[in-house]
Amino acid sequence: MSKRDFSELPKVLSIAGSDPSGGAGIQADLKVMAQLDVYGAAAVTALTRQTTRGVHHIYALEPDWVLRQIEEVLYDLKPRVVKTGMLQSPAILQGLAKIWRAYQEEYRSLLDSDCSDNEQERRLVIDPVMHSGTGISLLDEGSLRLFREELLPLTTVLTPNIPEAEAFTGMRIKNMEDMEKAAGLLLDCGVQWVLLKGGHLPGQEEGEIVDLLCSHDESYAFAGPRIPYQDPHGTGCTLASALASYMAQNYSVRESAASAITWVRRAIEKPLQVGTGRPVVCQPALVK
Ligand SMILES: Nc1ncnc2c1ncn2[C@@H]1O[C@H](COP(=O)(O)OP(=O)(O)O)[C@@H](O)[C@H]1O
Ligand SMILES: Cc1ncc(COP(=O)(O)OP(=O)(O)O)c(N)n1
Repeated sequence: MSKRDFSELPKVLSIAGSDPSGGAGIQADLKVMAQLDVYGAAAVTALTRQTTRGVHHIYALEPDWVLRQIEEVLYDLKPRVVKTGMLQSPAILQGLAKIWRAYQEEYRSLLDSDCSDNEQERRLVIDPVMHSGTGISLLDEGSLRLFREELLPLTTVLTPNIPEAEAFTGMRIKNMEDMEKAAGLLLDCGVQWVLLKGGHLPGQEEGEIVDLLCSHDESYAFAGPRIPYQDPHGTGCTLASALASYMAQNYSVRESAASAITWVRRAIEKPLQVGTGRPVVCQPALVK
């Protein structure tokens, strides 16, 4: 049997809620990371009672306790990429921003000056989860302003879906032109890259689906055929985790987004009926 040096495996920390049905949240994130050959760690922000039929209840964890988990694991593992999902409360959002600023600062000063740029940079992928697919709110009221002011300026890649981009920008997004405008407004909030997912664009039940990736200097449209499907669970978590995993392997943001989108679309083609409700996408062994 060949031996691999697993201590060299790139590390990603997921900060997200728990979905006991395994289709979304930290459970999905860790499955994706394992499939994409990165070491996945997870700090839990909230426990949901959730099945493939929807979210039934949210048990919020004590914010200080959540923040201690994040801080302790960050400084122990020093993950190359941190990916966030359900952040749940204003206290967690605010605390995470503070921890991330300090981590970036300390990490920069610890590194030898001859380290490569890629090694120096620690990256934050934010999937701004606001609602579950069945419409239950996964972010406390009052968090939106804090999210915009505290966390967006620290974000390497933001991965909103259409309703999330609408909530941040206050504009209605009905077509590609609106998507470009909304992405511009999000970049103006200090985000380095926006990956605006087109799954929820109205009037596109058939035909193409487009995800838009933009920075201040670059813009790419990832178009593909819309797969007729029964609204599978976990697409957003799966995409953001795949993106974070590729970035941890030092692919560029553009390459990472392209690979992650291809990966999630393949998963959407083969959703799995694991329960009595929505099928799930996060069965990565089917994707390989
Ligand atoms: N019907 C579909 N066919 C192909 N790809 C899809 C479909 N629905 C969503 N996707 C892809 O899944 C990813 C998640 O998109 P979206 O459903 O918009 O986000 P979210 O799960 O956060 O609501 C995106 O890459 C999007 O292009
Ligand atoms: C704990 C938890 N986190 C996130 C979600 C949302 O999952 P997502 O993949 O964005 O979308 P849906 O599958 O819910 O449409 C969740 N449900 N639970």
